[in-house]
Amino acid sequence: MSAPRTLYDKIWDDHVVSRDENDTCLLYIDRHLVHEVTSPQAFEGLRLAGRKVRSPQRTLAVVDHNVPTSPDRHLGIKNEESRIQVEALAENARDFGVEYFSESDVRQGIVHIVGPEQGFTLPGMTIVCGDSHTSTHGAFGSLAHGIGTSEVEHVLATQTLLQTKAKNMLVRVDGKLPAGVTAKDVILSIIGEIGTAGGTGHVIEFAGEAIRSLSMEGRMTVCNMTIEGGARAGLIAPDETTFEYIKGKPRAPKGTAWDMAVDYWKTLHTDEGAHYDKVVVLDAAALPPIVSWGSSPEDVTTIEGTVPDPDQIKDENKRTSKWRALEYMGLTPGTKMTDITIDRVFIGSCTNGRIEDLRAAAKMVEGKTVAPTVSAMVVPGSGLVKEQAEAEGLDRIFKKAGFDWREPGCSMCLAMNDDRLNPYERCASTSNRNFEGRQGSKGRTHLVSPAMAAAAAVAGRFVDIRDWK
Ligand SMILES: CC(C)[C@H](C(=O)O)[C@@H](O)C(=O)O
Ligand code: SF4
Repeated sequence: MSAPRTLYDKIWDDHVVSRDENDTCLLYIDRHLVHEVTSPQAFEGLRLAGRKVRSPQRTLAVVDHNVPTSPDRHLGIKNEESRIQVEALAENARDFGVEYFSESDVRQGIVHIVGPEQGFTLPGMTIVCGDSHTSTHGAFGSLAHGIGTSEVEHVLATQTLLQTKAKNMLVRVDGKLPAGVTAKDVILSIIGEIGTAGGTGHVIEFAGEAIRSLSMEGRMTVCNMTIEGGARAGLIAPDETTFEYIKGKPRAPKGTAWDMAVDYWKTLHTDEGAHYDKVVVLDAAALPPIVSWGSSPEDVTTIEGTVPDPDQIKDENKRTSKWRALEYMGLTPGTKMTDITIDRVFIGSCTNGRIEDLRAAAKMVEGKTVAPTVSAMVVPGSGLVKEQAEAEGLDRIFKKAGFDWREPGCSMCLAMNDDRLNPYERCASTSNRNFEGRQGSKGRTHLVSPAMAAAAAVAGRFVDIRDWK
């Protein structure tokens, strides 16, 4: 009998084409997502070498980072650099025969929201994209990770990638999540616990009752941020929740192909007794709503907490860096999180721009008004999310409360388009990174869940949503 294997081992084994004496493997790549930021040189490389895209049908291109989110975006992109990137992708997709969703296509959106929505992302697959948050797709039990531009070119040309195998890590979240505590709080807690280097060299499998009970949207939020914990990829074994989500999606298998696929997908779980190199266990019942206070996703605390005092940290380098973070954030140790007032709210991104996120946010603001000191925006992750939200009347709830309702894209998750913070503005954001300048030069980002962001928009400061009425 063969040795018990983890989910990661199984997907890896199924995709190895060849292995050299140093254990570097050539992996077959099932799906390649392409966006405008990391692909121009890759296509140019193919052109110069006179090569074609090896499997256009396994490749899908969409614009997201640079597209304006204002209602008049059909008028074009003013910023020249952004416009050139977007035009280049349109042209490259046309020249190389790759399917392309332009900013006027209802299927357009953030690449990591579009893949699952189209049924392009499926369990057991290897999925790559020139983007670090490709880990999102691991929510389907697929091995998904970001690659660099030269690797994008390699995959376009050969549909393979050179990789060495990572180690196996298990993060188990036992028990049930309390009300008001979401997938975002789970992953922020995990990163707070393991640190931004905690997953280095590993692929993390998330398991346990709290993970199993999450919707696909929640699982995507968790896997999305795996990369912020330093891991190569995140994985969740597929189950009925996964199959239910995929069924009927445009590119999902149909008829007997569906039955065969589900039979295979059911084998995609870690065998009893398989070995993990590292194991971390969290108790869901003990998890609170989380707010980040610094300039790294590991700088988190509970909404009931206070801004920490870096002087309590023994390691000198760490102490200095956390002081710097507080200075950048304009915060003083000991300040209650619920006393921190905010100027802006951003609900969106590939972490929390899906329909369930918008529902959770809308629920908090229904019949309420955005504080006069706050400017708040909701940016659906894709045209289809936007359409669904409008069918449910969520746009009306947001607009009535005073939120801006935008067109899909990466938006204020990163300052690559018109949506950005002004210097020193403080933002409650549902995105995944709070690095210095991430949302605009000198901007101050606090990472939170959609419900926390929505409540903060109304209150003008962070509030414990467990007491929200
Ligand atoms: C622009 C892109 C390459 C980048 C990434 O790789 O993640 C972006 O999506 C981000 O979130 O910082
Ligand atoms: S939404 Fe943010 S994290 Fe996601 S792909 Fe766009 S820029 Fe990167």
